Amino acid sequence: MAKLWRLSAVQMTSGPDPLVNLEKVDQLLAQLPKASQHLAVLPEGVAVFAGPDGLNLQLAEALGSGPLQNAYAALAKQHQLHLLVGTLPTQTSDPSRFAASSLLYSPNGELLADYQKIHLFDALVNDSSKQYLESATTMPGQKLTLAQLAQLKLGMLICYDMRFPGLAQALAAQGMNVMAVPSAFTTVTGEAHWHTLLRARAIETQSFVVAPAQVGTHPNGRQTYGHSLIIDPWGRILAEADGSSEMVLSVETDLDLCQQLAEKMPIRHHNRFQSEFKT
Ligand SMILES: O=C(O)CNC(=O)[C@H](CS)NC(=O)CCC(=O)C(=O)O
Repeated sequence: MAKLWRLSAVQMTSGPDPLVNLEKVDQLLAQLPKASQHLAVLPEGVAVFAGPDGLNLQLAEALGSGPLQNAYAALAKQHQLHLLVGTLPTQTSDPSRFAASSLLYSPNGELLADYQKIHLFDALVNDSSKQYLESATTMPGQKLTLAQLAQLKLGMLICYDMRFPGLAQALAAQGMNVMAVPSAFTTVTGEAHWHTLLRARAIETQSFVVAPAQVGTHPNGRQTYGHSLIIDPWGRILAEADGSSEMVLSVETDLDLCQQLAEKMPIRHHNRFQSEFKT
């Protein structure tokens, strides 16, 4: 039986002003076709990005309430879709660090699921930022999140998490058929790894991948790769954005393709590392 869902990705050049970012998201969501079952995913850092040190912490809200969360919940309702807010800063038990939270809203504006980025990007990259030290300001999450929306089982990852296939495998073992990977990849690492990593995650988990990205040059000079992607569980790229513009991607999908592929090649059942070789 067909399980039709529209999957959309929003590519943005977010900046430090949350109201400017919100206004852009509203305009980009307005470009999407209407559909009764529709998931739209916003990139990492969509709400606040490339600001001065401390801005995310200053704007961090208690999970479940606050002006930013209310505004994104209202956008989900206004545009009548399931909306995954790539990340938005939320408060943690440590007053000096925020959590990078992905928040899933229903078309009624209810908060259905939250996920805090587990793997933090502490890396040397040969670009203008030179060193990334996300762990200095961000507290890592501790729990996996698989949200269920009727037949859509949404595994939530964020950006750098995509480099850790164990996370995607654990979500696949719980029945995932769509993986969201909101991102803000660097241009240097994006050119080298972005398509390959995301196609591999789709193929090995037999899931659709929706990966919206930050793009272009941000107010602080940081450069992000763009090339937002929607990929099917056979690894085919269904839609790809460019490396320079704010834009939306949207495709109608049949989630039953995951099941059809799994019947022909049941890799989740063949996987001996879940049981026999578990340490
Ligand atoms: O800092 C913010 O405001 C939002 N967060 C990010 O942009 C994060 C941490 S710096 N970016 C990544 O994880 C890029 C990963 C990457 O590029 C790779 O894995 O190669």
